[in-house]
Amino acid sequence: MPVTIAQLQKWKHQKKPIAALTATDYAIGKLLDKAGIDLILVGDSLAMVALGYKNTLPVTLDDMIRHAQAVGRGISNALLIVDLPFLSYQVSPEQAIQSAGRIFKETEAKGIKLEGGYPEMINTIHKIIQAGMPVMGHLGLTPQSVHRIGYRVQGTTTDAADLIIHQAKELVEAGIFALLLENIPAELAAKITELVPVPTIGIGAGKSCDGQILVTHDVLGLSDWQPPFAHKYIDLSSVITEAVQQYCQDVRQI
Ligand SMILES: Nc1nc(=O)c2c([nH]1)NC[C@@H]1CN(c3ccc(C(=O)N[C@@H](CCC(=O)O)C(=O)O)cc3)CN21
Ligand SMILES: CC(C)C(=O)C(=O)O
Ligand SMILES: [Mg+2]
Repeated sequence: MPVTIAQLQKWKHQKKPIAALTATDYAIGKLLDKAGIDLILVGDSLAMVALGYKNTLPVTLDDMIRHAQAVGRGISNALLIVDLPFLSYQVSPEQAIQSAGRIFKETEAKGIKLEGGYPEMINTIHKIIQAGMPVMGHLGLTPQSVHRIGYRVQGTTTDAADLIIHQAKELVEAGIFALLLENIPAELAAKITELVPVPTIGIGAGKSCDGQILVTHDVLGLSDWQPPFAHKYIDLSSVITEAVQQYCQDVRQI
């Protein structure tokens, strides 16, 4: 049975941790799905790990749709969620509904994710949900704001922590089905996880979240660099380099 949004909700209450990873293409999506991952995010981090950009800002809605379609073709069990990229939803609620709608019309996505919890974004998210599209919130480190906030840990002062808690409540009011918490203190993530009725998915946010997500290229050792919170489970860069060197040697020996 494919994972559903309703199931995520149930797992929070049963305290069954949700295992999530990002995917960028058909091959990776298929492997993650077969390995038993619960949720696959086509994250805008693909700008960096798949397209080689310096940050997530350059990736377009067309890029996201192309990659989401490819991932969708490879999965049969995991819940597919897609990031809305920078400037495809910040301009106006109308723009956001159009962009979100394209994701649902053109891919197999079951939900989308948007960064931010400031008043205008709460209003936008409310409208997208009213239009029938499930939204995952994203608070803490929001990489589309890199030029304003960098990649630092967020919510470290009392005021900053209180603002994130306030925004989490507002997002829940707006109707989000889950909340991603990125690079915030573990205690703050634990508090939010207790406070909100929807599942929290953490990345660099401690062990108390209802689920965990990492960028798959970091987990597999395929990225140029990775955040301090990402655990490399295998160094595929070395594995691939050795295999290709072996191949080169074989070809040149003939
Ligand atoms: N490969 C990859 N993995 C990711 O997890 C990821 C991306 N790319 N791209 C989009 C965002 C950017 N992310 C990042 C990037 C850097 C840090 C990092 O180095 N944080 C340091 C402080 C850095 C600073 O002060 O500038 C930290 O201690 O949290 C954290 C998250 C998470 N996301
Ligand atoms: C939080 C993460 C996993 C994300 O948004 C991304 O990969 O783009
Ligand atoms: Mg993202």
